[in-house]
Amino acid sequence: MKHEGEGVGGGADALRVAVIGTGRMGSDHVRRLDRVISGARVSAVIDVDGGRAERIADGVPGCTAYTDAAAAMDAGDVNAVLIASPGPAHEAALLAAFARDLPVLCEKPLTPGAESALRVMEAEVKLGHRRAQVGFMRRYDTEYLQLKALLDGGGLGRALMLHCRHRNVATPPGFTEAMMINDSVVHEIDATRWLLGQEITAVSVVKPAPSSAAPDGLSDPQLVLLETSGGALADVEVFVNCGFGYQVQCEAVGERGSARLGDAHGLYVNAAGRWGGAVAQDYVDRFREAYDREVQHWVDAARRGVTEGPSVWDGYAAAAVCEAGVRAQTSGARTEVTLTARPPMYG
Ligand SMILES: NC(=O)c1ccc[n+]([C@@H]2O[C@H](COP(=O)([O-])OP(=O)(O)OC[C@H]3O[C@@H](n4cnc5c(N)ncnc54)[C@H](O)[C@@H]3O)[C@@H](O)[C@H]2O)c1
Ligand SMILES: O[C@H]1[C@H](O)[C@@H](O)[C@H](O)[C@@H](O)[C@H]1O
Repeated sequence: MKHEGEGVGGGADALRVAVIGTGRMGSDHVRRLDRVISGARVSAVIDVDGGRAERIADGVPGCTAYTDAAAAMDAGDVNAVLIASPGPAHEAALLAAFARDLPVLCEKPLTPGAESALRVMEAEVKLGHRRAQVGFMRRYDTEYLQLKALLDGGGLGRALMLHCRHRNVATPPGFTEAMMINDSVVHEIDATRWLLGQEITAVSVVKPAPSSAAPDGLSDPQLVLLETSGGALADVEVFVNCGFGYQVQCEAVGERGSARLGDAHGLYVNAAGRWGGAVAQDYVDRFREAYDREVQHWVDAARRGVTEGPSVWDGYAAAAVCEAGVRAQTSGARTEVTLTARPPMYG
């Protein structure tokens, strides 16, 4: 994190980052790079909405606004790229960064589709080295890290099941059923693969009668069942218009015990005849420290000339599971996941 006295600019050899997409997540990452993270500065912001890019650039010393990512990458003051545009725009941005061999932190999903994710992976394999870290920030969350350590250390015995809940207050306009899988459940898909160290082999989706708060065309909530290569099951309640808060919970059940994350609410207050704490209202609040650690890890690795963290293989595998999930969502049938062979570069 920012060192005492490092000040604005991040030091002479700071990573010079172009942030693509300056909406909710992009603007938060700009703030993080500018004010929280050490060793980096934001030298360019790019948005198809030029006015928004200008407004964000105005608040950051030495930052130039662009509407074209390639122009920003070629202008001479960029040596790393953070992609925070919507999922369908990620492939073009990733390929442009790979063409210039620039390190990338790409927000999840890598791409919303297995074919496009495969094209991205092929391009990175052609480079011969990893260049992109995928923004699966839960891998940097303290509670998830504790659960991972417990499972890896055998503290629960062999893992049998994960029970997950993913609740958002409300969806933005234009949020589709496919996005419930590609944008929301993709986090549980990655977390399941990572926590258990197994691939997901099949997906089923069942839907209760929708909440009256669900927008037209969105059957919300849904229950997604993931089967893994080691015979474990993960069930995910995805409820993206729950109204009351942002809640991410996961209980792992093993042969010798269970462990559950996502119940911590910080301060518990006893007052007015009640006890309890607050529920976070959004991901920026719930996962603030995880995003900080994720971006700092990326910056530190990029400055050492390496790429670590969730890989393009992880992004591709998640995209393949999502694709099966979206098919299961519409057909109602259990849908198997097809994965290509894992290139040796990804271990
Ligand atoms: N890790 C997380 O918890 C988390 C949370 C929210 C969003 N995200 C991800 O971050 C990304 C952005 O989401 P958001 O909520 O900030 O979206 P948003 O709609 O708030 O912002 C997206 C911005 O990108 C711009 N944009 C669109 N197409 C572009 C293009 N081709 N080039 C440059 N800019 C373009 C839009 O004008 C907009 O300003 C998505 O991939 C999303 O899944 C991740
Ligand atoms: O893009 C967002 C983001 O990834 C959040 O972490 C998730 O909770 C939302 O469901 C999703 O829409």
